Amino acid sequence: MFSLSSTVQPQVTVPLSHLINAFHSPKNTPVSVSASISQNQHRDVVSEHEAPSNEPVLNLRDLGLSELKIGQIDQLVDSLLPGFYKDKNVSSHWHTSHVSAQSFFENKYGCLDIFSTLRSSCLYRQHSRTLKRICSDLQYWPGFIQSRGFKTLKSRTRRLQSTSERLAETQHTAPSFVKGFLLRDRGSDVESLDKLMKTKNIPEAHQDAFKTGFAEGFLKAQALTQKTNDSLRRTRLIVFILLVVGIYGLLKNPFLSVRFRTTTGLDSAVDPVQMKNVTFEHVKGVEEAKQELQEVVEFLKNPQKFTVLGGKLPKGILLVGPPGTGKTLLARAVAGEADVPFYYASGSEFDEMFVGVGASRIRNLFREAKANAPCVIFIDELDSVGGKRIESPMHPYSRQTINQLLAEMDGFKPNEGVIIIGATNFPEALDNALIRPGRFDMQVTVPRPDVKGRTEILKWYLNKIKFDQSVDPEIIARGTVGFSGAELENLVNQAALKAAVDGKEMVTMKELEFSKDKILMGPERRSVEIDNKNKTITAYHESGHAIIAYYTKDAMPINKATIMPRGPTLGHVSLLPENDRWNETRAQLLAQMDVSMGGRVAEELIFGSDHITTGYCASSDFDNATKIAKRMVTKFGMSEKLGVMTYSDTGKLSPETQSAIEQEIRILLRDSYERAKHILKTHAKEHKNLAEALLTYETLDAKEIQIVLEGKKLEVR
Ligand SMILES: Nc1ncnc2c1ncn2[C@@H]1O[C@H](COP(=O)(O)OP(=O)(O)OP(=O)(O)O)[C@@H](O)[C@H]1O
Ligand SMILES: [Zn+2]
Repeated sequence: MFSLSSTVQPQVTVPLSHLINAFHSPKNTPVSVSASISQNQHRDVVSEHEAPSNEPVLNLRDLGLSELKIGQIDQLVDSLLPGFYKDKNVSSHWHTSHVSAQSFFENKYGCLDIFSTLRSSCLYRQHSRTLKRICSDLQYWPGFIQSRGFKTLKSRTRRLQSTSERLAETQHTAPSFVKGFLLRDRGSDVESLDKLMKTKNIPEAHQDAFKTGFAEGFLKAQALTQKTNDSLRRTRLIVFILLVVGIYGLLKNPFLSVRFRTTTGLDSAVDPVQMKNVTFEHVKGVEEAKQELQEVVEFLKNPQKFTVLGGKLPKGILLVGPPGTGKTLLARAVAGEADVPFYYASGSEFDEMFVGVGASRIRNLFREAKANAPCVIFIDELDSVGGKRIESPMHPYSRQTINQLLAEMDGFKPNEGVIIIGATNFPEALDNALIRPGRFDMQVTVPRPDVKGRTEILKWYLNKIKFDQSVDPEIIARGTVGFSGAELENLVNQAALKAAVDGKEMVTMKELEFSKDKILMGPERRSVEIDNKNKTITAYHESGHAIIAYYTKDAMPINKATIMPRGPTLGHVSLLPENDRWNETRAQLLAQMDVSMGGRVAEELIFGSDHITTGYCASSDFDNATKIAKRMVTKFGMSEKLGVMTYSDTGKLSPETQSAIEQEIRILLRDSYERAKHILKTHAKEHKNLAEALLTYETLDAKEIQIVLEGKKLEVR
């Protein structure tokens, strides 16, 4: 396709010599039609050769048109001036009145007017009839009028005016030579160059240099104009594309629009999410919380039922619990069960450094929610917006944000159908005004799941992956005391990844145990080279723990023993409580101390007191035993000598009491040490067998440990 910009381009790329040539011979250069045209001279464009005029001439090459063949010239003219060859007559005065070819091109393409160039070129003079017709017909060309849109005489006057202003401006700012070339057509420019040379009385010898400089200036100016036009067009295109993409994104992507709108500050707004796909079925192991929230669901489903008797439902419900226990999930489930919109906001989102932004976000959130009642507003991390902060430099406007929240909560009637659910890990950090009746007046605790809850959660997430039938979720649940729902979900996920990495088809207990240990103790350190001596010490140390656990009545059952380094330890023995222990007896605490002592005692018995080690396990064993003993004496009143009394701040006690406490702790530890020694001496053979089995197999599970301790032979794995 022909495009004007490509016709103008050659003006910049015209070899300098050509241009100079053109200037050098303004009066008498014979017309030369470029080769390609002269060879294809079948059109009247070429045959209508006229005598050269006195004006300076440029040939087709000078115009950058030398590469064009006759057909292309036709095409050029045809696309530029559709219907030109048909000699069409345009009769409407609308077409004749307002459009000039020059302004059309300049405005439409932002570049120099080719027509004036044509007029001044040799082409024009050689084929003046045709080109004159083109140039004059242009003024009446209907297509151009359409593309310019509707024009009034007034706007034209303004255009003309602004063009002349622009010219005047250029005249002021551009150097005189450039001005001449930019503002006038070429013929007159050359004339003025002649005049200039005459008036300035430039000597013959300097005329060439003068003309060269003149031509160079011209070319530079043209290149500059072209470049500016190009970059302007490019910038416009980029801005346009960005605008279109932006508008499209905002229209199509609700997430994008929420993010965008919630982060733009004052006029932010929030979009709800429909939570149909999350129900109470998805939240496991928090039965009490679910029961309490059930009535909120009922209310959202059928508000009239509750208001008939004049009762008021809580406006705000505070979900309190450690991270990852499913507070967000519960709130989503409430909205999902009731099938109402769910507005999510995080407290930290409102925490703004700028005045009024946090408050304005809260205002927008509530306005949107009220317009869509019944609905659920969930504010996660409520403590970061509703905390008892005094205004600090870090949170200068927090007070304002809390006040806005309080005002909004007071601002709607209890039975309006908007339920606000807040979640926090630190209820004690909340501003008192927030937790008084009428605001977040109902608290629901979402605790870490117990062993039953953990089993349910594990089963729920195991059902989403492929697992072997031998997997017993309860065993994993027993070994994951204190894990939250999110951590259990992560455990199952890690096991699935491990199985995939090992090329297994299903997840087995091995992978689950592996990921449990990884979460509890850090990753295995298979690459660590441990020498045989250290391996042997670790094997005896760990089997020491295991032997005590096995032969002590009140100790927890053994789950596993391993000498695989993991995290900071070189090995470990894990014990599983049959149930979550809410209470522990004195005997159970003493048994725990004995098991802790077992490791060090074993080292001492086997390698002698000069060879006991400083391993992480050994020091943490003592720590553990000492802590238990201390708690027994100072907290649980389990010391006969000190009686049933708690000693919270031992630093403030009298020296006598302090030394009495120390004495008691020491006695407990010494007795524990002796008991462990006794057991290990009694079961020296079993101890040795177990240590050797560990050296051979690295890890032994509960059954395997039992087989070894019963003196049976382990099947080769
Ligand atoms: N009781 C549960 N039952 C099923 N899945 C759970 C449970 N608890 C947590 N999860 C899983 O853990 C993810 C994170 O939990 P969620 O975000 O609800 O915890 P949270 O208590 O809101 O945590 P935070 O206080 O850190 O915001 C949930 O999306 C869900 O996949
Ligand atoms: Zn140990």
